[in-house]
Amino acid sequence: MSQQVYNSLTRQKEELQTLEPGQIKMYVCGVTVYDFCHLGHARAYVVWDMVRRYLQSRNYQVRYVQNITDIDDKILKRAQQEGVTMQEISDRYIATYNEDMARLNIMPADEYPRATESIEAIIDLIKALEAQDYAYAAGGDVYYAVQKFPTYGKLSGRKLADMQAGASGRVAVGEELKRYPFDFALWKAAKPGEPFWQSPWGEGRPGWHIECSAMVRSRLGDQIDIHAGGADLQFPHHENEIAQSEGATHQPLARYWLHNGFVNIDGEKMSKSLGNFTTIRELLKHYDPMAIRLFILQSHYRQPIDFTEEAINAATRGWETIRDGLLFKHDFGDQLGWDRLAVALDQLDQNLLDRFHGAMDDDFNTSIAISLLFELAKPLKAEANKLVHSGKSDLASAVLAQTWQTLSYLSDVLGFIADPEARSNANHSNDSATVSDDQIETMVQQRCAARKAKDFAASDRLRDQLKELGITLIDQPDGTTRWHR
Ligand SMILES: Nc1ncnc2c1ncn2[C@@H]1O[C@H](COP(=O)(O)OP(=O)(O)OP(=O)(O)O)[C@@H](O)[C@H]1O
Ligand SMILES: [Zn+2]
Repeated sequence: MSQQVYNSLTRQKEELQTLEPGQIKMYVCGVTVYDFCHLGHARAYVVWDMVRRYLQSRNYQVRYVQNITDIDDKILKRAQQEGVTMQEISDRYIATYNEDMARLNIMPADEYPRATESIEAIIDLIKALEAQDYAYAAGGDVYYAVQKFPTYGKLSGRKLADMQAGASGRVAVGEELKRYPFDFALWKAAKPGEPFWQSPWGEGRPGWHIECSAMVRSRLGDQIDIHAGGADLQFPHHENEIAQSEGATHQPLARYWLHNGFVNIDGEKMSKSLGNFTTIRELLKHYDPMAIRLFILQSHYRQPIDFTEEAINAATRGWETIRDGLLFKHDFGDQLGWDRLAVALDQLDQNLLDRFHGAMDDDFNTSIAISLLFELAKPLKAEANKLVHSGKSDLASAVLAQTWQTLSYLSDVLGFIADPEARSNANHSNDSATVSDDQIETMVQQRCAARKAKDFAASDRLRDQLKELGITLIDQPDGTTRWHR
């Protein structure tokens, strides 16, 4: 089967056909950086990391861009409360975001453009919209005139007429600068004491939706393959992105719009605003990061997940089974004479590999994919017991070897890593000594990316964080970095 993806735009599964053969341009809406990330954020980024890894495993070259919203009322409010600059707040929470995501083994994006670094692209796009009458300036603000965009509502299925009827009397009240109640701000005039940028409409700052349209365009081009984010972004954020980008370019912004379901608590979305959230770092004090990853990927990405302690405990037990399977070579390799055994695609159990591909090609069905990991890990666990107790296994070494190779390959595609040290310290999983080599490698890569992007503040911060973890970095003349504990 070819790769099928559920496209929110057409409300059906479609065959993935990329703009350029073998290449995927993928944009994911990133976090607004004013607080620690919670399990809902973890879900979003684990899911898109899984999609990226799987497509890469199928030989697509994926270019993955994820923005950072570092201009926002909530960041501003937090900065004012603490008496610091907006940048101090965003830098702090970008750093904590990077740490949390590295622990969950989420690959760093190819680029993390920030709103504050994209002002020129944003202004250019607003100018293009204004020139084509999609936007109008009013008292230092600039608004998008949604009635000018005939297909407004095509992603969310909302029609302006229905929205207006639904809003009844309330639509008359609102910002009187707008010509129409559902017009939205592209640019906001500066209020006293707020940070601002110069623009053709005076001093001000960009609205939220325009930043993504501008960053997609400046980093990936007028058209991309996959645009992704949480289901809450479908309206208004992604609807508005479509209106902005397609108004300016007259081309479809993205071929496929993918949305992840929520992590819920008692049936309600986990969210900062509702205050019903558990931060990733709090969870990591009690649970293995890979158990959290498993908890997330056990469900299909579009289904809701209910967060309960029992469910995460069950995922922890599940992870222990997979982890022990992955560590089978580490534990018994010497005994079985496996010193030269590696993971090679052509040596895997082809039947299992086919079933894995079948599940993942069908809109990334990780529930089935993970059931296959258990199918492989369970016999390894049973044989491990026999090896420990009687020194012998019932299965031939070659069969065990193939089971282990297949499990290792499939787990790697889904982003699971097993660390023997983390296992022995399982009860102290937030102890810095248990940070795995892979997690350190991810942070080192993030630092290299920051240096390349000349983001020295970020690169210094990562160096400091690594230092705190007892890691020494050695920058090489050729631009690479080596590290040791
Ligand atoms: N409970 C959740 N389940 C799944 N995804 C979520 C959840 N909460 C937020 N997300 C996703 O995380 C990404 C980043 O969200 P953003 O920084 O805008 O969070 P937010 O909306 O400010 O958070 P909150 O909803 O907690 O106030 C978005 O794609 C969003 O859809
Ligand atoms: Zn966005």
